[in-house]
Amino acid sequence: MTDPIATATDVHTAVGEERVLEGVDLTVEANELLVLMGSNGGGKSVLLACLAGSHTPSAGSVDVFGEPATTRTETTSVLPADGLAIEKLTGRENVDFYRRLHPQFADDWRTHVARLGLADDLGRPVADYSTGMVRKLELAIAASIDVSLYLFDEPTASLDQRTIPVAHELFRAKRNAGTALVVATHRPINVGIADRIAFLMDGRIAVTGTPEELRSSVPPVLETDAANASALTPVVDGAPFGVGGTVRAFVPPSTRPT
Ligand SMILES: Nc1ncnc2c1ncn2[C@@H]1O[C@H](COP(=O)(O)OP(=O)(O)OP(=O)(O)O)[C@@H](O)[C@H]1O
Repeated sequence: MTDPIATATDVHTAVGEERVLEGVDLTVEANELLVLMGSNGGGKSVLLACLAGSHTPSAGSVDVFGEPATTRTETTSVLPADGLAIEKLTGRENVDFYRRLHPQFADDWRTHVARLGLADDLGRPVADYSTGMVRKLELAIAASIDVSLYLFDEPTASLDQRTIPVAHELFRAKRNAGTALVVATHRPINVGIADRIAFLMDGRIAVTGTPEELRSSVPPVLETDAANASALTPVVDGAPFGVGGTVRAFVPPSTRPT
């Protein structure tokens, strides 16, 4: 087995006074698309920043190819949740800006732009783009940097249903070419493409596994109306919960509804 591309070991971080990560352990392998999930404000972006080497943990270590991430930033391409595209520039000028900035910027940016359906808009100022168009441009730019580790924060935000499969194809192509991708997302549509999912909870990685492993570890949900709530026994993982006029509960797999 080859060494992981990135390893986070017992990572603690504080943003201002607030403790965010409190002992994160995570590895990212080559040929892997790792989907990172967790609640709002849980620290996914902070963890991506640690992997990118732009945020230094207060304790623990983050290594990329066996060296501190802060010294290996040339091996990483980051797509932040927002703020990559420069509004005053046209799409094409944005591409040129990032091409000058990154020595590893590859010529396949044209392919990414075309596949994402943005080729005809490159001459327009980004200030005139829709939110989804900005995201397409940012994704094309981040994907054009030829590196071993891609860190994408909600890369499909605002993308329409026709474009999301294009983005997924792009991720798969990167993964199949031997790179690693970490995709932070809330969107269930992105979960299906994961090789592995990691859940960040209470400052730690609470669980990791393939989508199949995680699906089979979650007990089924049974739903009934309030009058029949007593049928929801035995209940696992806490009490039944009300949703509108119905009551739902996690139940043992043996009572899985047909
Ligand atoms: N620049 C900043 N200044 C102050 N606090 C910050 C900053 N960046 C992040 N934080 C805090 O760090 C915590 C983790 O934020 P982070 O953006 O990593 O969460 P997230 O899991 O990516 O959330 P979301 O799902 O909403 O995108 C939050 O409580 C947030 O308030």
